[in-house]
Amino acid sequence: MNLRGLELRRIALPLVSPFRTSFGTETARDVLLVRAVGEAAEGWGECVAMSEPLYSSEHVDGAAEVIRRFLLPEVAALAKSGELTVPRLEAALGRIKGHPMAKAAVLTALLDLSLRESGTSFGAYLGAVRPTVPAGVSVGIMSSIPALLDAVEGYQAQGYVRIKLKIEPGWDVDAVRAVRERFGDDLLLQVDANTAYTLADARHLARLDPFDLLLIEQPLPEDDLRGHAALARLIRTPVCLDESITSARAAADAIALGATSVVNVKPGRVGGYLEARRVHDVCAANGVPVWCGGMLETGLGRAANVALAALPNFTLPGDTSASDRYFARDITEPFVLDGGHVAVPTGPGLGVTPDADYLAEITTGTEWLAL
Ligand SMILES: O=C(O)CCC(=O)N[C@@H](C(=O)O)c1ccccc1
Repeated sequence: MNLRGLELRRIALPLVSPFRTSFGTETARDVLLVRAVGEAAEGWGECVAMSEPLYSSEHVDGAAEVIRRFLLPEVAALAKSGELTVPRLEAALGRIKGHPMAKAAVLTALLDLSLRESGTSFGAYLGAVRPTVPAGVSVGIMSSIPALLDAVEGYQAQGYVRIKLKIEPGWDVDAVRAVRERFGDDLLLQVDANTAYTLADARHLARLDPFDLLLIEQPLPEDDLRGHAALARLIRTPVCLDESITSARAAADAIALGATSVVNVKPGRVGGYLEARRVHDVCAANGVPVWCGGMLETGLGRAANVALAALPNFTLPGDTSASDRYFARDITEPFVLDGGHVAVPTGPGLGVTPDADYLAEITTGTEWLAL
């Protein structure tokens, strides 16, 4: 891989509607993209860090600084020695503590570059086994139950095969009951608490048991594996972890402790797609199903996630929604729903390319990082 340098590009994309979770409300994405420029091709990585450190400890300005000051020198050193490969870079970045989303963006840009140069698709490289993946959709906390039911009805009409409801104390049992009563028992339904509860809420969370949910995602704080294991013994709804699963080892520990029986795989949270595949493999070895989480990605991150979601042990629909769930216009060819599924790109690398004119229009800053 002949790398000339990396470009950091910040873009601003409004969301089609506010997206409220237990930790805040998103109305627009402030996205950091990494472009890896080679001699004959370029690769893209999308950093999923948000503007503020509310989902995890990373935030987009901090990720740019970490890439600029600490990750770039590792890339440059390997490039200068002629030994730059993604596995070697992933190992070299291990000496930098934390910052998985920043690392994932750089590793993905370089992986995309090398795959475009070799003409290999992301799906083929990762081990995809299906040409399309079933699409779930994430529904934010709404202003009222009627508004929630309207939103769910709209998504169901579009063909989404699974509904995920964001919940928090005060917006949980009533919301789930209303959706169940309106849409019936066949609707694949799950909830996501984003760490909003404590073990003291176990009896309250057990009131979700009658609604036959696929899972309850990250009910307790990300560092409370013991609490999740205790909760899993007190409720019938399967416990799924998101924020807690920061690596394949963390997944193995959570499974061994009985803290999780389903895992949300998010490449940005674990430091990239190679580690995301390791999480997939560890879960498969333990008979734990996984699904692909989302971080409101543009078509670039969405393409990588859809390819990942086509691996064998991704047996539950992921948050791999169509582009128009979040964006009036995506920066790449939009992902569309077809029979409740989205197609895995087959072109080299990510298989999608940003529209240069639109990208220029929404760019709020660029920075060239020479090696
Ligand atoms: O469809 C998507 O991309 C979003 C899925 C989703 O709900 N993501 C949640 C999450 O906690 O999993 C999230 C929302 C906002 C910011 C970060 C994460």
